[in-house]
Amino acid sequence: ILFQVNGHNPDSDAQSGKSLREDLQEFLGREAPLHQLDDLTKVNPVTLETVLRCLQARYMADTFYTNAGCTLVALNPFKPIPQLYLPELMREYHTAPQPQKLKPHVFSVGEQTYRNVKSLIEPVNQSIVVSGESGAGKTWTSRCLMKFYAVVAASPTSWESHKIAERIEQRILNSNPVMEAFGNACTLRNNNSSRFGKFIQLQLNRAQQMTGAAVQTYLLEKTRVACQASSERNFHIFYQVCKGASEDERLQWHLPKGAAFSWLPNPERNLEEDCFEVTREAMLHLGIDTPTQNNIFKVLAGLLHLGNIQFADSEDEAQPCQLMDNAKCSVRTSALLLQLPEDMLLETLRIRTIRAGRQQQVFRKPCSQTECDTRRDCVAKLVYARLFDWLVSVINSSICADPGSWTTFIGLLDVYGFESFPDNSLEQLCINYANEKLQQHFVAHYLRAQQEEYTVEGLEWSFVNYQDNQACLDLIEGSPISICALINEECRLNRPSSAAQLQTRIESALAGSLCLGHNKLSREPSFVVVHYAGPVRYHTAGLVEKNKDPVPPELTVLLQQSQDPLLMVLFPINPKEKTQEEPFGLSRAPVLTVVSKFKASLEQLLQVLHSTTPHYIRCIKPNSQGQAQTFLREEVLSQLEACGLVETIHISAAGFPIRQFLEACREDQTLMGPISPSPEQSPHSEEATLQPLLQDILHTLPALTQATATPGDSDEATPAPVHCGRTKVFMTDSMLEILERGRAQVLEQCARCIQGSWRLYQHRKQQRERRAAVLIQAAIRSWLARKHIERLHTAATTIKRAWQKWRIRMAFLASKELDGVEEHFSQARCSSRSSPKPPIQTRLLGAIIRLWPLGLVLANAATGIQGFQRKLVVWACLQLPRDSPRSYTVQIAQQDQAGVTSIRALPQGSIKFHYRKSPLRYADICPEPSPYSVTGFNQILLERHRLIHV
Ligand SMILES: Nc1ncnc2c1ncn2[C@@H]1O[C@H](COP(=O)(O)OP(=O)(O)OP(=O)(O)O)[C@@H](O)[C@H]1O
Repeated sequence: ILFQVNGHNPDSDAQSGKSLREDLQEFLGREAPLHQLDDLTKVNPVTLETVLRCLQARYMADTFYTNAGCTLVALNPFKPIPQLYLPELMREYHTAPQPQKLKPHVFSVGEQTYRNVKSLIEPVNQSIVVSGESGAGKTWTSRCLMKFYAVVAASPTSWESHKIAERIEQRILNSNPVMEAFGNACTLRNNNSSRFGKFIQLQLNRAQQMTGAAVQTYLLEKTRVACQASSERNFHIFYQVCKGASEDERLQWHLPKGAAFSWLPNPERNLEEDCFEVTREAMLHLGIDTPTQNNIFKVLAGLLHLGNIQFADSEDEAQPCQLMDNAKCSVRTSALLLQLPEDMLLETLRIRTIRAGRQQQVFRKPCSQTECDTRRDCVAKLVYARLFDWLVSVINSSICADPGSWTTFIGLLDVYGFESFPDNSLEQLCINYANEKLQQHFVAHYLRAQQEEYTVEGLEWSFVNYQDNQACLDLIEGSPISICALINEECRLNRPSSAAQLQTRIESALAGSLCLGHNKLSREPSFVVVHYAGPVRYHTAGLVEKNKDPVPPELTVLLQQSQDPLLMVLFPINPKEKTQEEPFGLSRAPVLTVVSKFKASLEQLLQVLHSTTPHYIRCIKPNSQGQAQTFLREEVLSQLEACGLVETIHISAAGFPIRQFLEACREDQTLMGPISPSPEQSPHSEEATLQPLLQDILHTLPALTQATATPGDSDEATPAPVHCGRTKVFMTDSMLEILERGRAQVLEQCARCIQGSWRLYQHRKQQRERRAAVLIQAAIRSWLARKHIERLHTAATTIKRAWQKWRIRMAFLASKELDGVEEHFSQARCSSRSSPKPPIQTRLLGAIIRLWPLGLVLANAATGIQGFQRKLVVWACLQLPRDSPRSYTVQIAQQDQAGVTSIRALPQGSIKFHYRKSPLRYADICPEPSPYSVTGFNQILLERHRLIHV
């Protein structure tokens, strides 16, 4: 083409082709690393185009998360990527020393937030704002974060507390399917679109364990119950009940297979969200038992039948509208299921009661067909909204921790994204108003506040332009005149006003606002608001009516008549209760309109957000068809513009997201160096002294500061990572990281030192104790040994003494007794002559001495007489007296050892006989007293030790 256009010759053509290829390669070569840029602040230069290219390159490389300074950009992959959300990966991010150094991920934001709860940087409570347009992945991201916290914030302390924490976490996770079933619906933009906003407060105790949660919901799109845009669906739960009910349940709830319900459009579309069992299971875990569940589903079936009640237009205004064919059956079934009196239901839907005059007289006026339809829809919306609120309160009572058991929280905000349809009404106005508020919070937190603070603190700063949406917010909510104020005023005045009148009123009252536009091409009355994300045209028709959200009191009275246990709870008969359901104009209290209630809850939410450190996740939808691997640049570009991402990147790249008061900074960093001012230093000189001291710290960490510098950047180009302002120290994330790391190192060293000293002290103490114990043990042992020896010695001495005494005594006795025997014997010899019969002992001794040898010879003869005869011989020889056998005993040897073995005197008195050796040898020898003599009872008179055959 080049050749044809320029008319070059082939040679130059070849050359230019080569250079073009080189250029292309160079271009592509530059393009290639784009997908490796984890942080959009590194894109050079930061423009919408380069940011878009980087995101596209990453999306095509299946990299869906990218940092944009303080924000995480999450591209919706529109395809399941299970490996990206594994529990192992969660733990990896949780245990990483620096999770921000890992690949950008929703877990890294989750972990950073979790760590901030423990850190010293105020405020301690954290919040994560997940924003993006419908279908961008907000709900998915919030679900991921909840799962992440369920894994990492589990209690590791004890098995019991771990079980409790697990149960709470499971309940928190179970709240998702229930809330999604009742609050999500299939829309044109998203099959699982959240039709309500939610703020989940994950409550943590001192040990950073999740002890409970609380859910706050915002602006449920209750009109969807009775009115669905074409190609959209009602809330998932209706389809779940109709498709998932068992045969029995179908019978009970009057839901025959294939039954058509006008409030159930597109039932043929099967979505993965239509899983009745999952919802039931989750409800059960949340403490909603099966009978209550059945009650809920019965009421929902009643609402579906209510939707089938169609009214025909009445020709006579004085007569109530007639019912269309089949509608009678629907009235009966609906009344049956809702346990309402059928007549009362029909009458309430068709006849309006008006109270007028001082007496509050009641007039009954038949309604037109449209009014009947509105009243029917109103019943359904009223029941569904209260049912939803009741479910949220049940969920909260099931997951909410005792106020004393938690100290900090992490808030997850998942609100509906910015909406702009061809036909926008009050719902879109509220949704976009909420998005404007959140955008302002973001701008205020990251853009405006930062820059203003730099000026106040005297930092040199080249300002980054950002889109401030204050003008738009003034237009919507400003005081005294704004769109909300005007709509509310219309409600308060309760005057009949047309859509065109409202448009004129808005346009004339707010003509000065730059953010108010007018679509001149539109025939319908409308006004245009130029939001930060783009202009949106709102129709004024029905705006005031929707804002009033009127509930005719007779409808509430009707529902209070229900005998259904659930409806009795939802609509208690409480005469004191005066809510916004009162007709407008009757109450003197300030009018509670939809907008005013929404504004109040939004302000409350923003107050909570302001008291926390916010973290932002911007979800981006790569295409509106929900297709994987499709990146539509225009669509993404408009989203990038809408969220002011480029400005965020600019400020994040150049700014100092971390700021600490000088005092706190000094306290924090004292550990790292001698930066405490001398006592005489004045507080005004703090700034001057802290600056060089901070530089000192930086010099002590050269390696780390080098690590923060981008390769190739010159010293001039890289801003100093730390600045000392008038009252605060400003630093980059990386600088804080360096300082924190340095502090961690110092703390670690200190901890080691303390541990070492403590161990040494413990060791020494143990040694001392051991030595003391050994000493005490030795002393006790020696004392015991001494005692023992003393006892033994005493015992031995006693024994010795006793023995000696005994021996002496024995010797004395022996000598005395022998002397006594001899004496006795000589006396006995003398007296034998005089007395006719001597005593037995004298006789015995005499016999022994005389016949001793013969007796023994006979008694010991191996042959000859045996047994009794031998005894007789012995007795005869020894002249033993047979009449007193008790005085002695004779033992005779056994058969083979013939002979007398011993003759023993029985205890009679003192008889003593001495022997030394064989009695045979010494039989003729007169026994002498001997020290070895034996005395006492059972004394041996004669004993043989050995058998000696004679
Ligand atoms: N990280 C992801 N991985 C896989 N699929 C995803 C991911 N994020 C989103 N999706 C897909 O995109 C769909 C829409 O996401 P989600 O419902 O979270 O959007 P949303 O921003 O909450 O929309 P709405 O504001 O309408 O509620 C999901 O149903 C899911 O199929």
